[in-house]
Amino acid sequence: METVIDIRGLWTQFGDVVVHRDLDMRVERGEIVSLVGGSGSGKTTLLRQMLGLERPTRGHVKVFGVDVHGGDAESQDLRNRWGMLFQQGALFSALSTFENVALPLRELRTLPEDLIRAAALLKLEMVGLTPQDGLKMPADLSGGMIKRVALARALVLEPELLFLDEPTAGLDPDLSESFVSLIRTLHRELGLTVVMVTHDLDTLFALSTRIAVLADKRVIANAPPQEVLALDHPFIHEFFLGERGKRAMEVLHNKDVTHHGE
Ligand SMILES: Nc1ncnc2c1ncn2[C@@H]1O[C@H](COP(=O)(O)OP(=O)(O)OP(=O)(O)O)[C@@H](O)[C@H]1O
Repeated sequence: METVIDIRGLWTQFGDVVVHRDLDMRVERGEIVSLVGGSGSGKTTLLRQMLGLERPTRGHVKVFGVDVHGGDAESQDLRNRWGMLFQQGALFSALSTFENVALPLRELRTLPEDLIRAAALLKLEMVGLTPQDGLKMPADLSGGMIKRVALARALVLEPELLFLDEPTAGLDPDLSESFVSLIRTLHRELGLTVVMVTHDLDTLFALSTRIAVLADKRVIANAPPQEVLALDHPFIHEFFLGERGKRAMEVLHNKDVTHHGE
């Protein structure tokens, strides 16, 4: 197995507050890892540290074997090897859908216009949008379409690694389900490794090959869903086995039944 993300001995401290205490976490190629944890447990901070946007107090974060905080050309190049889908989409409102998707390609400053056009249109198609959708402005898009455009943009540099922050937040159940199935298809077809933060149990169980649990300031488990559910820890009880967890558990169970039947 190839380790894509390797976090070791990571500490994060804001003043007197310790958020991560000697945290270790690894992500292997091809996995879909969901990071879960209570409010304020440091999920967003950890995701930002993986992206090199925030520096831990101590410890290292390596992606594809390169220190993301190295500050050298190699750690800069990493940014072209991953894509990030931000929670609100983070589209540029003054740019058309097509130009939003094309932007990372333009920023490379090396590609001819016809290649940029072809690549951006292909990515729009990949997420189920038409060239006509490409002419629309972000303000004219539905919530589901914004997510798709943001996903097309995250994939335009053909990354091996995709980060998702609350990918289905704000979508109604139908849209959420179709977005989940799009992510699943792309994961399979593009051979992506995916790391996501989500509170949504349906999304979590529909996609995760592993669940990483952030509790007690560390990653206390990083294992397939069934294994994580079997752990005896107050956070896991509260998060998965409370009222809201029951429906999602049924989804997981049904998924298992389907798999066995295949
Ligand atoms: N720049 C900062 N300065 C001071 N404290 C911070 C900073 N960033 C985060 N924190 C604190 O670190 C802790 C972890 O925050 P973080 O946003 O990573 O948690 P989270 O698990 O993503 O929470 P939520 O699920 O509520 O979004 C919180 O207590 C937060 O107040």
